[in-house]
Formats: sequence, structure tokens, C-alpha cells
Amino acid sequence: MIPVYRGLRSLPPDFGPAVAAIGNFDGVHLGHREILSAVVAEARQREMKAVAITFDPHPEQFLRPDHAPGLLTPMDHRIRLLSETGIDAVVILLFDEALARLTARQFVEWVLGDALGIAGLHEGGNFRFGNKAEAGVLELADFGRELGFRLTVHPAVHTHGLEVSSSAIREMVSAGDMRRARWMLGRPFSIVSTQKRDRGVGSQLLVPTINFAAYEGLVPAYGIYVTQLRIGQNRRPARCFQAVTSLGMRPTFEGAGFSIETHILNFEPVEMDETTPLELEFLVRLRDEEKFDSTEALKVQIMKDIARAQRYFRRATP
Ligand SMILES: Cc1cc2nc3c(=O)[nH]c(=O)nc-3n(C[C@H](O)[C@H](O)[C@H](O)COP(=O)(O)O)c2cc1C
Ligand SMILES: Nc1ncnc2c1ncn2[C@@H]1O[C@H](COP(=O)(O)OP(=O)(O)OP(=O)(O)O)[C@@H](O)[C@H]1O
Repeated sequence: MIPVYRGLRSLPPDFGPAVAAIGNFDGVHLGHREILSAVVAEARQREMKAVAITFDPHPEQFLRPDHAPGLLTPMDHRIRLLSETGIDAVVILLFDEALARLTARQFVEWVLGDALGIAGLHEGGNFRFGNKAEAGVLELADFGRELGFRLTVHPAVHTHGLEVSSSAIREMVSAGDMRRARWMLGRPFSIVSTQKRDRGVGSQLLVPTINFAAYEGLVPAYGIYVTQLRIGQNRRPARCFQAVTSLGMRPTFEGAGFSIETHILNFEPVEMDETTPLELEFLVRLRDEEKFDSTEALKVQIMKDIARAQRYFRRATP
């Protein structure tokens, strides 16, 4: 794993010079990856460190907690995806009152210059920074000329005619539109969690499922999905199973509450416990959750869901 520095105080004094991109990088989508690959290319050429600079909490969570979005990638997941882009280090800036108050000039001089030794920066045209997002890439280019770093501004990345952005992907995920979310992410939307014990109703009366423990990030619209489950990220290669997942309130069972439950289609025993990392990829939404009159009626529907998921995988795998 690459080094991850949490807060400027944890940086070594000889950290720079570095080529970097700054942003929330929520989702580490196609736009982010394009920028980060340019960061890596410039850093290799200039023999410097390639760095992703991100924020925790998400600025919106700090500034407008009531309206803040659920995240596509909580921090650990984001760090893993960032590290797969080829960068050498992640710097997490702690987004607090003091950081929010920095003017654009203070942010550039103190954070980018003094603390990080930035010699090259890559951003998209919509990048904004400084107190109340006062400055954009034009001001950043001026600072670069004054303080001696190179700024490269990248045109917006599009896919299927749509501009890629974290907020657009959040809307798609919230609406259960996994196909478009996948276009923009360049991978299926996934959540990373662990297993939790369930009530046992599923295994006895319906189908066996793996239940997910509490998850802090954004989840797709409630419903039933074709999914893929990776068990044990740290084990290489992780085991990957075809699955069907129910996500929501299980209206058939009054008071059952929220749950994410996955039934593996091509099950084989695998060693796991409540600490084993699980990654659940959402491929396509099958239907809304429904309230059934009986457990038997729910089971008939679950069998249909399983058959549809099996057909999906038969078509998807040549
Ligand atoms: C493929 C699949 C589809 C499901 N669809 C529904 C549904 O439409 N309505 C519902 O109330 N529960 C649905 N469930 C959830 C079951 O109610 C759930 O498995 C049951 O509550 C067992 O809970 P337990 O695992 O806590 O024992 C579905 C589960 C699966 C695996
Ligand atoms: N589609 C894109 N093409 C090129 N650059 C992008 C794209 N989307 C974001 N960036 C750039 O990536 C960096 C990090 O972006 P950040 O994660 O903060 O924003 P975002 O993805 O646009 O999210 P949001 O939709 O929440 O504003 C910034 O420089 C931003 O301009």
C-alpha cells in the first residue's frame, strides 16, 4: 500500500517536490483517473512524487452537514482506488474551520507551497478553492506563474455524451441506474463492508444469504439487484461470486428494518468471518422491493429473481 498522510502535521519535512491533483475524488471516476494518470506521467518525467490530495470529511459534510451527499467511496475505499492509479502517495487534508477559512492565496502559499512543495498541478476546469470557493483555475494559473509551479487544466471527460462527475454518479446510484453509473465510474458501483449475523429467517424459509454490516456510504435505490460479490480483498486473487441482492426494508416482515442481503448463485464454501472484507458490485436493478402476503409467495418471487440473475450472467459471460 502507498503512504497515506492524514493531516499536514503527519508529512515529513522533505515531502516535496511533488506533482499533484486536488479534489474530493469521490468515486475515483473516469475524469479523476484521467487527471491522475497525467499527474503520474508528469511526476515520472520530472522524477518527482505523484500525489493525490483529498479532503476528509468531504467539504459539504463539514459546511452543510444536513445537505451533504452520501459518499460513493468512503475514505478507505477511495484510498484503495486512488492507490490503483499509479500515484505514490495520498495526502488527506482535514477539512475543518481553519482550512475552510484559508483564502485562495493562503491555501496555495501555505498548503501547496510550504507544506507540500508542489511543482506541478493538474485540475479540471471546474476546480474551485479558497474560502467560499472564491478562486478557480484562472487564479490558480496566476499563482503558479507567481510562485513557480506548472498548472495543467484538463477538459471535462465525457462518456456516452454525458459529462462525468461525482454528483451525477450519486444521482444515478440513488435512482438505481447502475448501467450509467458504471459508464462514468469505469467499473461497477460497489460497496465495501463486512458480514453481520442475520435473523436466520432467510436460511430456514427462503434462501441462504450473506448480510452486510452497517455501511456509511451511499447505497443504491432500495430494490433487488444482480450483483457480484468479492470476498477477501487482501487475498489475491479475491474470490468472486455471481449473486443476487436485496437492499431495503424487507416490507414483508414488519419491523425487520434495513438490510443488504446477498444470495450467492454459484456458491462454494469459502473461509470467512466477520472481519473478512466484502465488496459488493451492483450490476443491474431487477425490481422494487415488494410486500408479500406470505413467506411462500416471497420465495416464489425470489426464485424468479435468481433465474433472471442466472440469465444475466449467462448472457454476460461468453
Ligand atoms: C433475491 C431476494 C429478493 C428479495 N425480495 C424481497 C422483497 O421483495 N420483499 C421483502 O420483503 N423481502 C425481500 N427479500 C428479503 C427477505 O425478506 C429476507 O431475505 C428475509 O427477510 C430474511 O432475513 P434474514 O436474512 O434477516 O433472516 C429478498 C431477498 C432476496 C435474497
Ligand atoms: N469529468 C471530468 N473531467 C476532467 N476533470 C474532472 C472531471 N470531473 C472532475 N474533474 C476534476 O478532478 C478533480 C477532482 O474533482 P472533484 O472530485 O473535487 O469533483 P467532481 O468529480 O466534479 O465532483 P462533484 O460532482 O461532486 O463536483 C478536479 O480538478 C476536477 O476539476
